[in-house]
Amino acid sequence: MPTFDKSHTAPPPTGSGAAIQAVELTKTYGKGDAAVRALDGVTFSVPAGTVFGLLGPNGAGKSTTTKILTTLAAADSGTATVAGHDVAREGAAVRCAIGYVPQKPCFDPTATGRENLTLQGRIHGLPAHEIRQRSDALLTRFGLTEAADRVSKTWSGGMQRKLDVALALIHRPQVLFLDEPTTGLDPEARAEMWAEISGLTATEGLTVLLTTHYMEEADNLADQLVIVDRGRVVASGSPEQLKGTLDGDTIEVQLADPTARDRARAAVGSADGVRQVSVDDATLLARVGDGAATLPRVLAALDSDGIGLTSVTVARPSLDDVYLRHAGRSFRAAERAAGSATDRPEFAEAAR
Ligand SMILES: Nc1ncnc2c1ncn2[C@@H]1O[C@H](COP(=O)(O)OP(=O)(O)OP(=O)(O)O)[C@@H](O)[C@H]1O
Repeated sequence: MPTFDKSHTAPPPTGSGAAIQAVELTKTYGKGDAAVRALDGVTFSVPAGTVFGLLGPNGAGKSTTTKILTTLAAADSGTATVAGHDVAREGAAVRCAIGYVPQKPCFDPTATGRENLTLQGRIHGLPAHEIRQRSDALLTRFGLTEAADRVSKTWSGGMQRKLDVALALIHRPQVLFLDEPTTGLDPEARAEMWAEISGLTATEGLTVLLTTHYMEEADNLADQLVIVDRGRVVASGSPEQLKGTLDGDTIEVQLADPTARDRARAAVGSADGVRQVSVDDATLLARVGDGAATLPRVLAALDSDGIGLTSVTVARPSLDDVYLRHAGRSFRAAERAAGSATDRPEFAEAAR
């Protein structure tokens, strides 16, 4: 467990406007046959005052990257600075300048919200009057004032997540790390959390690094993002830039019978105008140039092979399509591969 400096004033950044810089980070867990290459040369730069997304399927290396940047783990090679401080050589200064919200809750469930904030303020060495002021401000900021004096284990999941974020902000950090901030939240609480996160850069002047495996979360919140796959950055830019690199449309077909997926992939792949096909269970995604023009040919190809479908939609490119293009498999398939350890080739490059 890292220790915090007793001084609560974070040293000023010395960098050139980048709040975080990671250069060629590598990390392998375990040895020999059991070795897992978690990071394989991760490089990115986060402009100060922005929300930056680290997007990737489970097991891509997001948490490992966050742990290195928050000094909870050491990289095998590569360098990184946070708020102008080298994570390997200036760990105490980094920890003073950051707030970190890990995936799992980090508050004491038997203490009230206010007691949790007080404890956290003391850990950071803040004077009592400042802890009171800052706690009140954060409780108000996150709409937690009414519940403040109830033990936090009685709070809803959304309120507990907000408490986690408030705890990470007590010492006014410059950079906030949020590891999968909305995992496990219901849609309403997730939407609330999104609103809170997007307000943080404006009201607290923070830089936020957010890891997520939710495409729509990265799309909604991140000013810039990197897509990470198998420990490597496969694409970077703003969500709009990334989607803009994909011309054309996506045709999504729900197959009536998932066992027909291989025949469906072959049939659609041979249709004129289809560039790339992936199938995940009963969902077939076809990247095409002009959706409206290609749709009849896709339907005809499926029909001529006697393959039934339950629905079909044409959509503009999403981050899912960006991932498919750069990682060569659909995001959902990558998540399943991470869960099953078996890496199945889920896509076929189709003849144009
Ligand atoms: N302590 C560890 N020991 C061995 N392997 C590990 C350890 N921590 C992570 N890994 C492996 O390293 C790879 C990257 O894991 P990491 O947790 O960084 O990914 P992630 O993108 O954050 O995924 P998730 O969202 O599921 O946490 C995975 O294959 C994971 O199983």
